[in-house]
Amino acid sequence: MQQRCLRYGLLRVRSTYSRKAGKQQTWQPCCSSPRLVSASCQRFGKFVGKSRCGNRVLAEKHKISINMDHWDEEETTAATVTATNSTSSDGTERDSWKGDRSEFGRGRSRGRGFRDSSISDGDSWSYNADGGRDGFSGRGGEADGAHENGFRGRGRGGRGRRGGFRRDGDQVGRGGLGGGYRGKDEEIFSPGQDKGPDKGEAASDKPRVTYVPPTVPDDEATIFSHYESGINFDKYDDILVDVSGTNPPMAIMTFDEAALCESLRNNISKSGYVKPTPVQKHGIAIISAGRDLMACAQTGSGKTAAFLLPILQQLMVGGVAASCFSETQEPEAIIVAPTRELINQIYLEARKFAHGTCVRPVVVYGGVSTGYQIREILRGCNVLCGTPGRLLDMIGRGKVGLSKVRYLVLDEADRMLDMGFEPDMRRLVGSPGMPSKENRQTLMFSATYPEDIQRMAADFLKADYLFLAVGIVGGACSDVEQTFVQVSKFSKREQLLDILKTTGTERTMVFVETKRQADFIATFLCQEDVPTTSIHGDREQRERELALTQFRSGKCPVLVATSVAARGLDIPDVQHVVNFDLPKEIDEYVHRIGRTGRCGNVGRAVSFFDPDIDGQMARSLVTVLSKAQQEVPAWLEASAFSGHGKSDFNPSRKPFGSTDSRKTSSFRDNGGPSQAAAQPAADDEEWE
Ligand SMILES: Nc1ncnc2c1ncn2[C@@H]1O[C@H](COP(=O)(O)OP(=O)(O)OP(=O)(O)O)[C@@H](O)[C@H]1O
Repeated sequence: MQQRCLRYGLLRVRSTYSRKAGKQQTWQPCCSSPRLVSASCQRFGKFVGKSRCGNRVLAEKHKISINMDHWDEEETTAATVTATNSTSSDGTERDSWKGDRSEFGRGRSRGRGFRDSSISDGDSWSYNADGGRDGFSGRGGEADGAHENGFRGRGRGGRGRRGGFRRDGDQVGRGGLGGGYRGKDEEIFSPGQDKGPDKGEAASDKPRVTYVPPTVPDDEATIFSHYESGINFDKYDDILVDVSGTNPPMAIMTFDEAALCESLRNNISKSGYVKPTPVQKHGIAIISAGRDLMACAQTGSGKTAAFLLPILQQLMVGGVAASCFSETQEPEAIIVAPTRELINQIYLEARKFAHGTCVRPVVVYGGVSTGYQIREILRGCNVLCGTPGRLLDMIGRGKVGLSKVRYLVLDEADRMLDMGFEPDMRRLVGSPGMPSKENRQTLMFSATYPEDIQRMAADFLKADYLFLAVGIVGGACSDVEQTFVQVSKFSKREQLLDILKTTGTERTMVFVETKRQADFIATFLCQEDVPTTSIHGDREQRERELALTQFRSGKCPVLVATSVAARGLDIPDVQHVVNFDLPKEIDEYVHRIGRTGRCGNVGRAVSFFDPDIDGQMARSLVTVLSKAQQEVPAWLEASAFSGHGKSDFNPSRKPFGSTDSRKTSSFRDNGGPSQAAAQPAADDEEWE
């Protein structure tokens, strides 16, 4: 069928619905129009695209509406398209494209909507060897997940094409390889459609998220599957621990001393836990004593069990009512974490430790059908794990009441209180029914605590909270061997390939700065026959979960990730982390390399250091390396103490001080808890 678009001329709509590839449509101009337009539509009419000349097709601006009522019934059908009015501005578009900066220069964006249905595994974003050959179908439509929860006005449009990034003329992006470099300013939705429980999810014109995650098996082998602690597990006992605050309780030395109920003891032993880690020894005692806690311990040292075990124990001692159906559930504990995968992991840990008890944990996070999650909540909920947006949405819908909340846990607390999530956290504690901080226990855990965040955290905690520091606050895990390679941005890919050739099938996480870079590198590696998958905030939730599954199983031993995977993820046998792009914040670096070397196992991290770009990180990196007693390359030290690095090195932030910020003069001078602005997230990632 054909329709006329006032801006682009005659468009021909081609329906490419396929059961495997999903419901897709592309719009192309008739014949030889130079303004090739492709757009994609994901089920309910939201679509974007990008023309060859860089102009976007924007559903709202062009008021293109489509009627796809019959898509569910027919394999191929012509949709009704009407195109009226054209108001988009070339100037704006071009300006935003000029803003793109990358080693690859400006390239073409990819279109999920142009997904090639010949991609056989049903997951066109799986960059395994086959996927790589097929190229990566791009993205154009909204990712359901990103759209529903966490989409912050960043669009994705354009074309995907079989073959990924070909290097010939037309497909080469300006200034380098093509491959779908997407403009940072490629917003397609207005700020009013930003995420948020009260705006994002409720917006009626957004595609409904229908994804329901696969049921997690509930046999004991699956529930209690775990990896072995490593040779350095016993070294945890040597780490210095500092508990500050008044009257801290004595730490427990063994799980027996925690006087846990029998079910919990059984579950601990089935999980392979023999003795508690330091954060567990102190954390369990402090939480059981009813104290608020801000705990800092290195990555992979068991913080999750440190809060879950005492909470579950106290709930059972307190005779928590077994969950039963109710239109509004009143959980006793709420746990929040910044990313979907992390909160799901915490939920699975809660489910493991609560196995065989009457305590029912439930998880809610974006990118998954809200209806499905509501049904899960209504079946009963004692411990509710959630990402902030979805959690607030459930509260706003009246499905979750807060009056019985006894425990509020912020995992990755420094992230939860930085500028990205702080408003949500304030909204959560200010929600109707939420007990005041005096009437609940608030628990915060992280491996990093910048001082300004500590100050802000105090707003959420009782005045006599305890600060637990295991080792160096903000320090890197000492079981990770850190190496730095000086590179120029143009040699990074070859260096990466060399590294991956030596690591073979060992599991490796490659961190990059942007989502488009993640796509690009994943595609590049697949083309080089390295089975690779990727995870970032632009991928649909099902794709994110599939990527993790394939990485965990070893089907794709290389995972290219943005910061969305930097925190908390506990994936067995990750032997290597590669920082293809160094992050802008030192804390982010510490979390990233902490994906390896967990639970007493050793790991390796290799970071590419581009002096032109990463100079500002040099001092912080030298500090991290020194505190972890690792060799500091002479060139890095030289860079740190040359002109570079001044801007980022902010002694007042004291990211490495192994102290409670209440002890520092700046805290006292400010009169205690403050509203000091926290650092924003250092990336353009959609976290939730
Ligand atoms: N006492 C223990 N004995 C054996 N294994 C443990 C013990 N405590 C935790 N683990 C295991 O160690 C791994 C890391 O734990 P966890 O994910 O809680 O670390 P974390 O400190 O939260 O890390 P991160 O800072 O990266 O979030 C998990 O696989 C967990 O099951």
